[in-house]
Amino acid sequence: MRNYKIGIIKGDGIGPEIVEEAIKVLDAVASKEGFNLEYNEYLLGGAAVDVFDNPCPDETIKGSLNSDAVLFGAIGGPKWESLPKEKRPESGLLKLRKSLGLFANIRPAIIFDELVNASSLKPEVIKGVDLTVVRELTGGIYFGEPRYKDDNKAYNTMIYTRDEIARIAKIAFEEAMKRKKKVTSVDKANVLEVSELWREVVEEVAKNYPEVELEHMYVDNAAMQLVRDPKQFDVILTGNIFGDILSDEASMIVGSIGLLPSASIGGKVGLFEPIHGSAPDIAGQGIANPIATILSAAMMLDFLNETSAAERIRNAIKEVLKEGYRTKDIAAFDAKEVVTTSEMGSLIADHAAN
Ligand SMILES: NC(=O)C1=CN([C@@H]2O[C@H](COP(=O)(O)OP(=O)(O)OC[C@H]3O[C@@H](n4cnc5c(N)ncnc54)[C@H](O)[C@@H]3O)[C@@H](O)[C@H]2O)C=CC1
Ligand SMILES: CC(C)CC(=O)C(=O)O
Ligand SMILES: [Mg+2]
Repeated sequence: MRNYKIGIIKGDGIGPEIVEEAIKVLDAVASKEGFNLEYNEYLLGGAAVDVFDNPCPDETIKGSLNSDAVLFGAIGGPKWESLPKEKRPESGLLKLRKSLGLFANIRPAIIFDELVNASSLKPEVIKGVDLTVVRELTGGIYFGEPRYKDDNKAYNTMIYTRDEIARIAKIAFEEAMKRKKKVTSVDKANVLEVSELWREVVEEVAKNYPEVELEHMYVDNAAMQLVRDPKQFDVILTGNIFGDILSDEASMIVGSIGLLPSASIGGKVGLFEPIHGSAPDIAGQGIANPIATILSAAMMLDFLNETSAAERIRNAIKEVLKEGYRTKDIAAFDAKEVVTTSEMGSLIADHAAN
């Protein structure tokens, strides 16, 4: 029987609640499709600070590297906010991504027909949206040195090297080849030198993909165009901070941040995680939407070449939404019944097993 070692990182806040539901669904499809998943749990973020006084223990890095793939919830929360920078949960996540070499974060935003009324945008604007943000994940301003803060002055540095830009651009063009063959590279080249280099290198990489249409867009315009006419986009290629922001925006086109999954790739092992954070404001209430994490688990199965199991999960989600079940965040329209995090996970697992 096919056997996969899956690292599980639940994290903080709603992390444990949503990852539990994804495991439920993974177990349902694994037995149906005839493969075995062996789970090993590792700590990251606040949960790791509480036990090891370290937001990214070596054991988590080693364990992840020993896995075939890692499923991750989210980290962070007010409990750890006043710790020194290096002890904060967010530093732990950045360190894990860097240590695993995960330079590419793929964040698809695909509208479910059943949810066209759940978005605050008009149905005719969003029906059929199918875009993906390819975000550079281990460079840019989140990692650049020097960085500094005193009482009167603070700064960070946005750095990209030619090689870093070329490798993420290649991922975006490869993605576009599998899709609608259009790349929109988003930058701020009218102001930033780092964006000028970004454009030059993206143009060079584009020469290897003559079938793909390339356009450049400034990030402020991109933020506006995303809500004006999201269907104009296929692949959005961008840097770390712009991708972080634009993908949260894209989630609201689809209906909720609780719906957007992601795959962080580029190293030996992939990390699969919802795009949202640990949502401390709703943690422990049983109202978090687990679908982003369940879709991340489906992306994980795709990367493990268990594509039929991944499709089974996506179909199960569609069926459950078609039947009118909604978590609170997407309950505003068309809800037949508002369900808890755990009920939503069980409904999807039941459909996926049939
Ligand atoms: N990848 C990660 O682990 C990330 C961690 N964070 C951390 O998470 C903490 C909270 O950050 P926020 O800025 O509040 O962002 P957030 O994404 O956690 O929450 C933003 C808003 O969306 C809602 N939300 C998020 N996920 C949801 C879900 N699955 N279902 C329903 N509603 C959902 C929350 O309730 C909140 O109102 C911070 O410590 C932040 O640093 C933030 C983003 C990513
Ligand atoms: C919490 C940060 C480290 C990153 C973030 O917001 C994200 O990856 O979406
Ligand atoms: Mg973010």
